[in-house]
Amino acid sequence: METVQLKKEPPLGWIYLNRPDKLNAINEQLMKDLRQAVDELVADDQIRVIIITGQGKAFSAGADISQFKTLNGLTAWEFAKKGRELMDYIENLPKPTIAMINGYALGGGLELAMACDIRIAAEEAQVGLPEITLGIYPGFGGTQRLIRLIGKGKAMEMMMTGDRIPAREAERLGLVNKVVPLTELEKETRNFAIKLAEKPPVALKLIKLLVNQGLDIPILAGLNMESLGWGVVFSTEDAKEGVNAFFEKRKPNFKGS
Ligand SMILES: CCCCC/C=C/C(=O)SCCNC(=O)CCNC(=O)[C@H](O)C(C)(C)COP(=O)(O)OP(=O)(O)OC[C@H]1O[C@@H](n2cnc3c(N)ncnc32)[C@H](O)[C@@H]1OP(=O)(O)O
Repeated sequence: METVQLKKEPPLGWIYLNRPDKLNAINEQLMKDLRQAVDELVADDQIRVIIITGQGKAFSAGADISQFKTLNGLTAWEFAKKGRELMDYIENLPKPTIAMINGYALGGGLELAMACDIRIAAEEAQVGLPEITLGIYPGFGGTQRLIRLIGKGKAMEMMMTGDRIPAREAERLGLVNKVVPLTELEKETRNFAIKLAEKPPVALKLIKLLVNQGLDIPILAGLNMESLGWGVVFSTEDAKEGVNAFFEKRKPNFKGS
């Protein structure tokens, strides 16, 4: 893959956006490569958690602005839709995802991070949706995901001003889960990812489905889905293992069945 690197370190799968000289700006090729990398990790049963990060000083500085010059209304719509559908796809992957924000996460870059389940950022990182400064607005799902993550007031402020905010402020707002010094970022992310990888995969998959879909449906429908899903999760071997391990006073060994 031209613009993305893949590293398998079972149970973890790492995806590196790899256009460091362009701060990992997201062009058509990167979208294609990212989808391919994600699919490869999803298909690999040994991989339980997917981590997305950037090479160089940025996670990603957003959609590739140089592509904008050649877009017209129709092709811009197609590009935005393609990007947005990729983010939707990532959000709904059956495995947990972590965005390891090593530097700038701006525009489409922050939209990608928001499509992940967990965001861990370096203290030195900055995040924002600066599209407004280009005369546009977020188009990879950011208008919808940001309000759900941090609420309407602050989301409006971030989108309307386009201001970048430091990682600590993002943590305070609930936009990132954890902030650590850059030197500790990889270690802390790996530890967090391992913690998730030790959890039962079917239960994790159902939590993702319930939370992601639950935000968009009436509460009673969400509660009914939760009860139905509970029947599924309860019938897994991992649920038996979890209960047995509790009574046997040992650490459970979840297999994903
Ligand atoms: C069509 C549908 C899209 C819908 C949704 C998404 C929209 C977007 O994401 S729009 C893009 C939003 N992002 C931005 O506006 C950020 C743009 N970048 C910057 O403001 C700065 O690069 C910076 C503050 C992030 C970093 O500044 P600095 O450290 O001074 O680094 P440089 O500006 O010199 O950048 C190095 C190199 O990278 C190129 N570059 C940076 N960002 C982008 C980008 N988003 N697209 C394309 N290229 C980018 C920059 O032009 C430099 O290239 P060279 O000049 O060739 O070295």
